[in-house]
This record gives sequence, structure tokens and C-alpha cells, in this order.
Amino acid sequence: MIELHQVTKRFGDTLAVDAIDLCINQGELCVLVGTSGCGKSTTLRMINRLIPHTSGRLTIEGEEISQLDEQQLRRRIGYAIQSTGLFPHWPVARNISLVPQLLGWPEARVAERVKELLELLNLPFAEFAHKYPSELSGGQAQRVGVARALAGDPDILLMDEPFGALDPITRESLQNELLRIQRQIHKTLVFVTHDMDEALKLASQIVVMDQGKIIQQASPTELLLNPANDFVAQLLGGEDRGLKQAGLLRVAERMLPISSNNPSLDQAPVIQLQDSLRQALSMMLWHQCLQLRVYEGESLVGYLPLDRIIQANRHA
Ligand SMILES: Nc1ncnc2c1ncn2[C@@H]1O[C@H](COP(=O)(O)OP(=O)(O)OP(=O)(O)O)[C@@H](O)[C@H]1O
Repeated sequence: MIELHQVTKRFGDTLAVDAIDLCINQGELCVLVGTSGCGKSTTLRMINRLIPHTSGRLTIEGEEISQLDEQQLRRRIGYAIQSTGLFPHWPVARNISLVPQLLGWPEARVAERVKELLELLNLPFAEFAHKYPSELSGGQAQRVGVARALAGDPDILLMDEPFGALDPITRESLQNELLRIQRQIHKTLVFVTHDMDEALKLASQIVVMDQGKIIQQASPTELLLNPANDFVAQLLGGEDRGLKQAGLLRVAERMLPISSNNPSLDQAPVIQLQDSLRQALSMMLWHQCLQLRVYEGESLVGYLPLDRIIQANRHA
């Protein structure tokens, strides 16, 4: 668990982070979001002591980080950034093996780890291990950056706008990969972005910051349902909020059981149980219909009328 109690950071006269309290549980994917200059990156970098905090208490598993050996602390924390920070004259495998080598792992274990991570990040070893960073696309370089951050098997992974420079399609595919990886490795992730859609998609907890303060900490659904103030509501996209919320809720949560007196259902298009209400809405608009049949794999399990989607956005 990472805990911040009244943590403050001053750069001269600038109060970058203003007495924040924050608790990030083990296995959480916590996303810090807010407008430029609100203190997100500073907060992130205080966690691995790249920036020392000016005052307050910042603990990892109950230990105040300013009391810990700096090297030991960094071993427990992976760090991935937008520009990847890969060494340009080293091939991919050597870039990834840097931290395990610094940790003194035996050579065979380091080689095994590099293979394992390339596989985890969907980069075939034979194709990528010997390439140089200049021979990679932006998305591939970013995957290598994430692999490198995970190499020493840290408990915590800090990510500072890691997908910020990528085109929307690559970005979305890397977001999906991150969610898949997190389901597998279950680390504590702290992720910085200024993109609320990215935050809503990835986070188990969202921390909204403004002018060095935390304005709200909540799950994506709680945030969409109860934004703390107008600033948060604006960040959530004003009237687009309903659609964003429909993107988070699953068909399974709003469908109804099949009823025998619904003959028009036979003609209705099919959606899967795990799809989002936003996908359902989009399908209804496309097919100009008011209900969908809901399938789980090959089996019909229920139906979803339009009014259940509209109600979902009021009462979810
Ligand atoms: N090394 C530094 N020296 C002086 N001021 C700094 C330093 N680093 C950050 N600041 C200031 O602290 C404040 C918070 O910066 P920070 O980088 O944490 O914001 P951010 O929310 O991550 O912004 P962005 O999304 O633009 O990266 C800003 O006013 C910034 O100018």
C-alpha cells in the first residue's frame, strides 16, 4: 500500500503539490488525472523519490520512503515514461535486462526474464530481441519501455503519460494490453494522464487533481455518477458524461429475462452479455431498433430494451 499524508512539494515559490492525502491499495490501477501543471507528475515522482517531498509523510508498506535506501526503493518500483528513455545504442534485449543485471540476477534468469517479458508484451523474441530502438515503431518502443519497467519484478509500476505520443489506434491497443497485463501480474500501478477517457478506461481508482490539490478520488463509475464539483464535471466532458457512463456499464447489468410475449424480439440484432451499454446504443442507432437480443457465447440469455439503457444512466 502506498500512503501519502499531507504531502507537499515546493519548488522555490511554486507550490506544486499542496498537502495531499492519498491511499493506493495493493493491486490497484490508480490514475492521476488533471489539467497541465496540476501536480500529477510531481506526485508520481515523489513516490520513487525522483523528487523528494518537502513535507508530510509518504510511506510504502508503512515505511517512510525518505528513510529507505534509495536503490532498494527503486528496485521495488518500475518507472515508464512517454519518451521511453531506451538506450539508443543497445538492442531491445539489453535494454530490458539492465535492471535485473543491476540486481545481480544470474545470467540464465535474466535471459529467461527478457523472453518472458517480450512474450507478455506481444513482441516475438526472434523478431525483436536484437533490434535497436530506432528500428521500432512508437508503439513497439513503448512496449519495450513497459517491459523494461517490469524487468526487475517490482511491486509497484509508475507510468507517466506512457501512451501520450501515440496515434489513437496504437494507443487504444496498448491500453487494452495494459489491462490484460494487469489482470495477469496484478501489480500496484500509478498512471498519470491528462486524458479523462484514458483514465475512465484504465482506472480502478481515479484521482482528480487541480492546482496541487486532490479534488476527488473515486472509481470511474462513482466519478461519473457524482462528480464533486463543476471542474470535475467539465473534465468528464459535460453532457457527454452519459455516453461515457454507458461505456463503463455492461449489457449484463441492465438486460431483462426473455419473455414469451415479445414476438418482435426474433428480428432483433444480437449483442453479447459482456459488451458495453454504449456498444448496445450504437447498435440500436445503426439498426434503427429499440431492443437487442443478448447472447452469452452461442446461447440466448435475455434482451435489452432502449429504456433500460436510459434508466441505467440515471440510476446505475
Ligand atoms: N523541477 C521543477 N522546478 C520548478 N518548478 C517545477 C518543477 N517541476 C514542476 N514544477 C512546477 O510544478 C507544478 C506542477 O508540475 P507537474 O509537472 O507536476 O504538473 P503535471 O500535472 O504533471 O503537468 P503536465 O501534464 O503538463 O506534465 C507546475 O507549476 C510546474 O511548473
